[in-house]
Amino acid sequence: MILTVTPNPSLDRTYEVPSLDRGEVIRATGERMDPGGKGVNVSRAVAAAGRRTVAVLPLGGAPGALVADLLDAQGIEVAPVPVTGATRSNIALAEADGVLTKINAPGPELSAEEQELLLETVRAQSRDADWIACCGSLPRGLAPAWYADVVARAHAGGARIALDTSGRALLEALRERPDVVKPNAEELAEAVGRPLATVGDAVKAAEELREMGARAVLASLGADGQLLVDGAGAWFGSARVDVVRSNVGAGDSSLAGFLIAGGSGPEALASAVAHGAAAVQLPGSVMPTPGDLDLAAVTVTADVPVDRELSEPVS
Ligand SMILES: Nc1ncnc2c1ncn2[C@@H]1O[C@H](COP(=O)(O)OP(=O)(O)O)[C@@H](O)[C@H]1O
Ligand SMILES: O=P(O)(O)OC[C@H]1O[C@](O)(COP(=O)(O)O)[C@@H](O)[C@@H]1O
Repeated sequence: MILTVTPNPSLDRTYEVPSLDRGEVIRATGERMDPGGKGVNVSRAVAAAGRRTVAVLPLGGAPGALVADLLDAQGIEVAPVPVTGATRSNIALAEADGVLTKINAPGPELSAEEQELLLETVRAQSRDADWIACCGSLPRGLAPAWYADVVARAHAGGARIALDTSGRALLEALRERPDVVKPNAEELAEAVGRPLATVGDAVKAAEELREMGARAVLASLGADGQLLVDGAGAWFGSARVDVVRSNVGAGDSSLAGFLIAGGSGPEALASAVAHGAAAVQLPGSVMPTPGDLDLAAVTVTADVPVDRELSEPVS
């Protein structure tokens, strides 16, 4: 079973607009609503693959009830933590030329009792979890070391931990040796405090994260593909994608693909790349089913193209 923990879930609202004109009334040409938050998306992708998953998340107010209904409609098993504050709504503005602008709200502040209940729910649900995926930003109220605590508890209980977060929450958790961390290029650059211009820069940064404690680093590099660096070496994976429809949740889909395929080594990397490539070809944050995957389009090599320049370098 793959347990996901999303301390700050969201109701994702996407508006399709012709273009963004600041200060004007913009009439949307389409809208959609998805249950969101990085761990929620991982659960949606794991469930889409026909595998068992449980999603732990605080839910509050009318948006929280809507997130619960949307997840129920998708057949996702949820272990909810009722909270007083309303679950946030995150807004994505999708322009006709493909540019996506996202506004991520801070979310509710969790009280001391709610924090305790969240930890207790994670503990109770961890019993039959092979993997625990801890994903996304931390809501106000949770200390930056919160994920570090969850990693330590999970390891004590025998589960493996995948962590997808950024900033201090990521750096603090590294000392507890998460089994895999999944930064994107910006998060990787921020973690090491250096710009990334080439795939080789990303390899060095991933190695540094391993020195800081991560056992493996699955770095997603947008259109350039993905990098896996672990104790056995480094691999680079990429896939051909003709038309990108939406990259929302592509990283979450990749992490799900990695875990579904065992959570280590080049075969899991190939699955991660296939899931990322399939996700960007689907609308909004729709997660791929096995029929959407094209493993034949994926290339994985230990001959990492270190000199290749990133198509979107991080300065
Ligand atoms: N423009 C794109 N073209 C092809 N594949 C993409 C594109 N954007 C993302 N992907 C795939 O999805 C994965 C995750 O995307 P990325 O943007 O790196 O993560 P995140 O969503 O966490 O920011 C990439 O590693 C890649 O496999
Ligand atoms: O917790 P954060 O970092 O604010 O991110 C939450 C957002 O990330 C998502 O999980 C999508 O992920 P990406 O933005 O990485 O594609 C949305 O569902 C959600 O709105």
